[in-house]
Amino acid sequence: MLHTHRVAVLGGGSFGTVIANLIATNGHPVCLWLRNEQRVEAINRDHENAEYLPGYSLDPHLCATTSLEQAAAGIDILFMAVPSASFREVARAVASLVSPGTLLVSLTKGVEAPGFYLMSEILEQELPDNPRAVLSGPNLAGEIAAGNIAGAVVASRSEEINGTLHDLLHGERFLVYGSPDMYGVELGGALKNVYAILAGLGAALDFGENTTGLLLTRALSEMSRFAVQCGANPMTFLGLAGVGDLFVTCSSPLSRNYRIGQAIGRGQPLAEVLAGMDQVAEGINTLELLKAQAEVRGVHMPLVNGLYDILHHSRPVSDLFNDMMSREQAQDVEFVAA
Ligand SMILES: NC(=O)C1=CN([C@@H]2O[C@H](COP(=O)(O)OP(=O)(O)OC[C@H]3O[C@@H](n4cnc5c(N)ncnc54)[C@H](OP(=O)(O)O)[C@@H]3O)[C@@H](O)[C@H]2O)C=CC1
Ligand SMILES: O=C(CO)COP(=O)(O)O
Repeated sequence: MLHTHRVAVLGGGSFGTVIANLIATNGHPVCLWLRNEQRVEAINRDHENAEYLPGYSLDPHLCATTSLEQAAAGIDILFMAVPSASFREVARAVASLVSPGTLLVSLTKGVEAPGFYLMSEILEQELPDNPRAVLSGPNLAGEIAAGNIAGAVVASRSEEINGTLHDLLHGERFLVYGSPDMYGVELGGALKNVYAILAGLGAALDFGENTTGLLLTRALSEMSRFAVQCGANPMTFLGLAGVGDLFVTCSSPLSRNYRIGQAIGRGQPLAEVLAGMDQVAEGINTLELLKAQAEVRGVHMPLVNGLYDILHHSRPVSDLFNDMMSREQAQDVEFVAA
């Protein structure tokens, strides 16, 4: 028999909406919190979030509100789907409205600037008494909305929490796997955005398949090396939140980060590309923070440094490969080597 949860999703952009709708379709009442009154009215009237997912029908179990109090009332699971730049502000606003037993789940794939905090760490700081989890993986919102089969990984320190989230989200077209490595899963989702920009750039410049394969594999090594230094399990990067998400975002024009790379590769200035974006692309911000954090931690990240120089110092793309084989990185798969 279905155990019914009461759920709120904070952030009514493309991913918040699609995850809220998956849960509603599974029979759980879901409240989607947005800050735009007209959009809330339109969602409740038309069962469609026309700005972010036009043509995608929303289940009647899903209602929208601009009231955080109403969204949080009586819930046992809360999903956070606002961009990382707004994450702490929203977490702080909801902190006094949820009970200590409410499970908090981050869907956000980004990093907070001062401190290099991941979203689960912000949740720990702002709502220390609540259990936490994250969801990540190759999950382009538009494809899930189109009904294509997708898989995600939920990660927390408790098998019971992972099981609860599996039962809440799993369906015929959305497969849910579990992991105990919350930090690694979350880091994988945030870091791959940076390499998606690089892949988009390579696509625009017609790098060719060999070069693309090289870049993707070295990107995996580089992000895993960094994550291992931060305490993540290297094996996590062979899973959905690592290889899975890296592959998808590094090969699809549906990825906003990939599209930024493509535009830059076609010669558009970064400032102009960013000014034209109407949805969040976390990778540009993450690139800067990652470069600084890698320097602090002494992790060799030639692709991150190379991309940063291309974007911010107008270095030619051909320079990207200059520093790739220096020091101990001449070994393949060095991040799991004993
Ligand atoms: N889209 C995707 O395919 C996937 C996205 N993600 C991650 O999910 C997170 C959210 O992305 P996504 O849904 O795509 O982003 P979108 O750009 O589609 O939407 C962002 C949403 O957040 C809202 N928002 C922004 N700031 C605030 C704030 N201060 N208070 C309240 N609401 C706010 C926006 O509101 P408004 O409309 O009023 O501006 C909008 O509804 C990102 O970290 C992204 O990396 C993860 C997996 C897949
Ligand atoms: O994380 C994503 C797919 O898994 C979405 O990527 P973008 O934010 O680049 O669109």
